[in-house]
Parts: sequence; structure tokens; C-alpha cells
Amino acid sequence: MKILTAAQTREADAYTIQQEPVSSLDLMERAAAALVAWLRQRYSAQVPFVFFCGPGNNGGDGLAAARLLFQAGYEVQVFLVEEAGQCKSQDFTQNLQRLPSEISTHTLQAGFGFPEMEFGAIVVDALFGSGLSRPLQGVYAQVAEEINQAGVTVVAVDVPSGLFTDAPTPEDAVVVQATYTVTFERPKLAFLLPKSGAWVGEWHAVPIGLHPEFLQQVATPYQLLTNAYVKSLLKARQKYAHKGTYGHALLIGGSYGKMGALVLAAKAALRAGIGLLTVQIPQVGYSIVQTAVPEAMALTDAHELHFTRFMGQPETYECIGIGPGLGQAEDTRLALENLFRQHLPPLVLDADALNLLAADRTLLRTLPQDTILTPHLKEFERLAGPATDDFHRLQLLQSFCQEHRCYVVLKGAHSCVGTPTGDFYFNTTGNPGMATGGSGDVLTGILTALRAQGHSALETCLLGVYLHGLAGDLAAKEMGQASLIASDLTTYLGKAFLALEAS
Ligand SMILES: NC(=O)C1=CN([C@@H]2O[C@H](COP(=O)(O)OP(=O)(O)OC[C@H]3O[C@@H](n4cnc5c(N)ncnc54)[C@H](OP(=O)(O)O)[C@@H]3O)[C@@H](O)[C@H]2O)[C@@H](O)CC1
Ligand SMILES: [K+]
Repeated sequence: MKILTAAQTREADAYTIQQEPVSSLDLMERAAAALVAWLRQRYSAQVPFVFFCGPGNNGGDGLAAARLLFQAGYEVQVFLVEEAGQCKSQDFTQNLQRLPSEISTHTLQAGFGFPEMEFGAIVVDALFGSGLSRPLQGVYAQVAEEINQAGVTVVAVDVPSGLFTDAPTPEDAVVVQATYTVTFERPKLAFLLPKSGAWVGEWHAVPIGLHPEFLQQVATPYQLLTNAYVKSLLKARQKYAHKGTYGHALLIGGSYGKMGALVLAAKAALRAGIGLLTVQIPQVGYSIVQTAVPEAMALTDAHELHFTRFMGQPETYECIGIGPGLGQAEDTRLALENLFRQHLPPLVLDADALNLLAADRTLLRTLPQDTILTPHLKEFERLAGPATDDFHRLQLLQSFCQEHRCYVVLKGAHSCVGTPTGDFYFNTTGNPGMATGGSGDVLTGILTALRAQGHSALETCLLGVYLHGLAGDLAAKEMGQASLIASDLTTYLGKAFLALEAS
């Protein structure tokens, strides 16, 4: 699903208005109705609502929604927030005229006294949406600050007011802290990024019938993974298959004190459908692996404690995953250097393999084409340098993938897959319970297995992050986020496959 910029959203609105055709006012009515349907599904008519409406179309949405909610039997209060002399949008003005006189309506200007809020009231933030052109100031900033201090549930309309959707919001800017953001048609780019996403709370995208033709033709590098799309990437298992049909993968990793990481990756690879799995481990790991993962074959390194030399034949494998528990010894770096000189099957690199690459730019330059790298934010910073903000990090991600002709799975709340073509795919599964040691090792195992089964690098990344997150969501549903540990992700991987197939 494409993610649109604010300018593209305006174009989509204009195209819909012209081609459907529908009046701008009716389109706003549709948006307000979608918002109200969401509110009514969540809150009973006993819950009072307080609307704060700005001067543009976001405020217009607020006014239309206040009217519809009132007509549905809810108690509604409206505060119009305005800087003296501020122009109002036409649809705002029309919706103000349509507001039933029974709704208590007040204007808040500079120096206002912030209203007392009824206990349990829900604040609807309709100050500004995608038309924000500068940080909030004056009365708008004051109202946003008061809302944030009121300790109430806040539902933001389309965008939390004060948040820029396609550019960094300044560090010191005032932004409404939303509990929920009900956004029209598509989430905005800022919702998916770690810093700006924190203002958004839990977001829900509600369709308002923007013209499908426009959505189909509009060009954007930003995509959101949908269940339907990821499902289309699944391959059915064949009746006459044997273990050779589903690839032979190799995982290299584990070191003294870190054999668990390799075991987690190996178990995940097996649950991700691999036909055959070999692991290369230092001698210290031999009995651990043979006991913990009897399904895997083991190659032992010449070294007792860590990886120093590849012991197999590259052509035996359809994919090699390197990194979980690897360690960063100098002879491990040399071993990687030697390995990269060979003709290799596709690679997946994680954890210490990434740290070794980051510390040795020459090694990085020899990275085989189409390698998949799976850094978290800190590892990515080591690889590509520090980012000044979320949007700068996306630029770094794009140029890194293009320069090294690789795929990067940047792990986080909405893990982002960067590609050599300069595209970005944001994941939609997963939860904060997955921020736990070993979660990344499980992902490496899954990706290595999928790649070895013949998926392209892009398919592997998309299917892998989605299934990994889905397994986390299914696990969290039964055991809660706090108790979730990495091996649970592997336990629930089968259910994630089933859920995706059945969706
Ligand atoms: N038919 C449609 O198009 C649909 C639109 N929809 C809704 O419209 C929203 C976008 O509407 P919008 O473009 O009017 O933007 P919005 O954010 O309400 O305000 C812009 C106004 O505020 C001003 N302004 C900006 N920043 C400011 C600041 N810091 N402090 C003070 N003023 C500031 C700016 O003026 P400027 O000074 O920049 O010229 C302009 O006058 C979108 O989020 C969705 O909710 C839906 O109904 C679907 C149908
Ligand atoms: K808003």
C-alpha cells in the first residue's frame, strides 16, 4: 500500500473531487463520518467529547464530526481555536454554519482560560492536519500544551496537531500527544518513524473513498506492507517435494557465551520451512547445538571459541546466514574477508557480522550484491553514520542500499526494508514485547531459511519481517508483551504461517 506525502494527499483529494465527482464539502462529510463511525465503535454515548478545532479543513472535519456525534446522541462541546485575523477555510466556515445551536461552542484566543474537562471526557484534536506549514505558536501552541497536560485520552483527527508528516518536526516544537490518531485513507510517513511516530499513539487508517485511479498511478518510494500483499508471496508446499526441494541453508555464528543466539537462529530457520540446515560453530558449541537442535547438522570450526575459517563448500548451500553470537575477534573479521572472496550463494548478515563490516570499510566494499543486512538503529548508525533525524536516516538508508547494492532490514517498531532501487517497505506487524534479546537472531534464521527456499532478496525481507512480527503478535496475545521471549517467536511461527495462509 502506497504512503502519500501531504502534497500527494491534496492531489488525491482534488482528483477525487473532480473525477468522482464529489464536492469538497461532501468529501469532508465522508471523512467526518468515517471518524465518527470509529469513535462510536469505541465509545458509548455516555462518554462526553470535547473538540478543539483549528481554522483549516482539519478543523472543518472536527466541526462536521461534532455535529454527527451530537446527532447520534452524544454530549459534545466545541472550542474554536483562532489567532486574531486568521483566515478560515471555506469548508470550515460551512461546517460552522451547520453546527446545531444546541452544541456549546466557545472561541479560544490568546490569553484564554483553558476549560475544565469533565471526568472521562475524550479530547478530539482537530487543530491542524496535513496542511501544517510551520510549528505551532501562540494560542495553538498553548492549547496543544494544555491538552497534553490535561491527562486525558486524545483522539487526533488525521494527524496529531503540530506534527509534520513528511519532514522532521523541530525538537522544541509543541505537538499534541495523541492516544489515538484516526487518519484518513493512509497512514502518513511520520507515523512509521521512531521519533515522530511517538506523538501519534495507536494509529488507525479509515477509508474515505479517495479515487482508486489516483492511488494506482501515483508514484512513491514508500510502501506499507499489507496482509494481502505478503500473503501473495507465500509458496505452497508441493506434494512430491523432498527435503532437497526446500533448500539447504548454513548458519555461521555462536561463540563462547553466545551459543544461544545461534541456537535461536537455527530453530527459527527450521520452523521457517528450510529443507536442510547446517550450522558452523566453534568447537565449544558442538554438543550444545547437537543437543538443542538435533535437526541441524554441525560443522565445527578449527577454533574452540569463535569463527575463524569457513569449513564447508559454498555451493552446497542456497543461502548463508552469518552473525548470531559471532563475536568480533580479529580472526573472525579475517575469516569474513576470506569468505567474501569466494563465489557465494545469497547472504544474510546480522549482529556482529554487521559490526565487523562497520569497523572495516574495505570489507564493506566487498559485500556481495543482493546481501540482506538486518541492523537495529545502533548497528545501522555504525554502518552508515549518525542520522540527525528520522527523515535523514531514511536518506542514509536509501544511499547505503544503492551504494552497496544490498537490502537492509532496519529493525524497529515498523521495521523498514530498504532496497537497491531506493524503495522503502514498512512492516505492519510486531509489538514492543519483541524488544527482547534474541528477537533479531530469530529473524536472521527466518530470513536465511526463506532465501534458501528460493525467494528473491526482496520477497525474503518482506515475508520474513511480516511473519516474524505476526508470530510476535500471536505470542503476545496469549502470554502478554512483557513475558514474551525470543524462543516464543519460533514457537508461534507455525501459527503465523497458518494465520497468513488463512487470511
Ligand atoms: N477536501 C479535502 O481536501 C479534505 C481534507 N481533509 C482534512 O483537511 C486537512 C488538511 O486541510 P488543510 O490543508 O486546510 O490543512 P489544516 O492542517 O487544517 O490547516 C491549514 C490552515 O492552517 C494554516 N496553518 C498551517 N500551519 C499553521 C500554524 N502553525 N499556525 C497557524 N496557521 C497555520 C494554513 O495557512 P497558511 O498560513 O499555511 O497559509 C491553512 O490556512 C487534512 O488533514 C484532513 O483533516 C479531509 O476532510 C478529507 C477531505
Ligand atoms: K489534528
